[in-house]
Amino acid sequence: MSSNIQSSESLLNTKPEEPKLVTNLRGIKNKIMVMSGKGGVGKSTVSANLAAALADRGYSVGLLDSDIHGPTIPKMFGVENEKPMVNEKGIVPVKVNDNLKIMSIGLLLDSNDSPVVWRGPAKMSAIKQFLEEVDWGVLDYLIIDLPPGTGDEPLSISQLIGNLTGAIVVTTPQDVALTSVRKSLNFAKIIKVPVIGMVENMSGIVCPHCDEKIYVFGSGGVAKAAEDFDVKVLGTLPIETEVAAAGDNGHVHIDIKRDSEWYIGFNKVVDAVEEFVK
Ligand SMILES: Nc1ncnc2c1ncn2[C@@H]1O[C@H](COP(=O)(O)OP(=O)(O)OP(=O)(O)O)[C@@H](O)[C@H]1O
Repeated sequence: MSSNIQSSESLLNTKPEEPKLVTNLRGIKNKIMVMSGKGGVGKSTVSANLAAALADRGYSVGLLDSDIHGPTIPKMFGVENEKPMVNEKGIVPVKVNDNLKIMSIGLLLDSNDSPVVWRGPAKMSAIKQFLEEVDWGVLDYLIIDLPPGTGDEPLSISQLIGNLTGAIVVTTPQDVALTSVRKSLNFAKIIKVPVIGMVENMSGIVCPHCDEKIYVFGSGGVAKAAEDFDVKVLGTLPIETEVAAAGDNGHVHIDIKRDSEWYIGFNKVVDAVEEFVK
């Protein structure tokens, strides 16, 4: 026990020559960004469930919602009305449970209805603050939920952090999503972040009456993109009404049936992430 405490403390010791951001993130073993080519494909749902599942498995996890204009993570965990405290070490992330803490611009706004009307430099400075001034402490995983696309935020985060463990790319199977996901995969290559794999979300729906699978958005395109870019498909997750309801009710992860196709598929994603970081 005492050796654990010692090693945690030594991880957090400040070295005078080190940039503040490097010192602040030094206690974090694995930094994983979750990206998507286009909005609405389930990137935040995957980020939130991944963070919660890793926390359930006993890891100490931080979840950074870096979507400045559309932060949804606080609502997904039902903590949208909590405000982060500030202590001598910095801004204290909001605790969801003993193993999971989150930070989001949504937690700092006066009201959930307030829009963030900021141009690039203000957004960048907020993101820098999340990395430099949030007291993340010692973590096994920091999951970073990026805004969709390949713009300023993903670029700044990858450049600021520098040593990201890897990226997960979420997509739905229709052509419009796949066109932009190929851009995300190329983006990861350019910024030299290893792609842990792709998650195919909303991949068909099981008819509740006859159990037949209906491929609402088509099928086969994600496997093809994975083959073209030589990356793995970590999981293929169906449309599941419980998943949408759990996010809306602030009970992400908790309210999803353990024997559902979505949950079983998602566990394979979590297994693959654990395996990758090993
Ligand atoms: N497999 C699924 N089955 C049913 N609903 C889903 C599934 N995945 C995500 N959703 C729902 O779809 C909506 C969009 O998901 P989410 O917010 O995670 O997307 P996103 O890619 O993060 O969007 P954006 O980046 O534009 O904010 C949410 O209401 C979410 O609950």
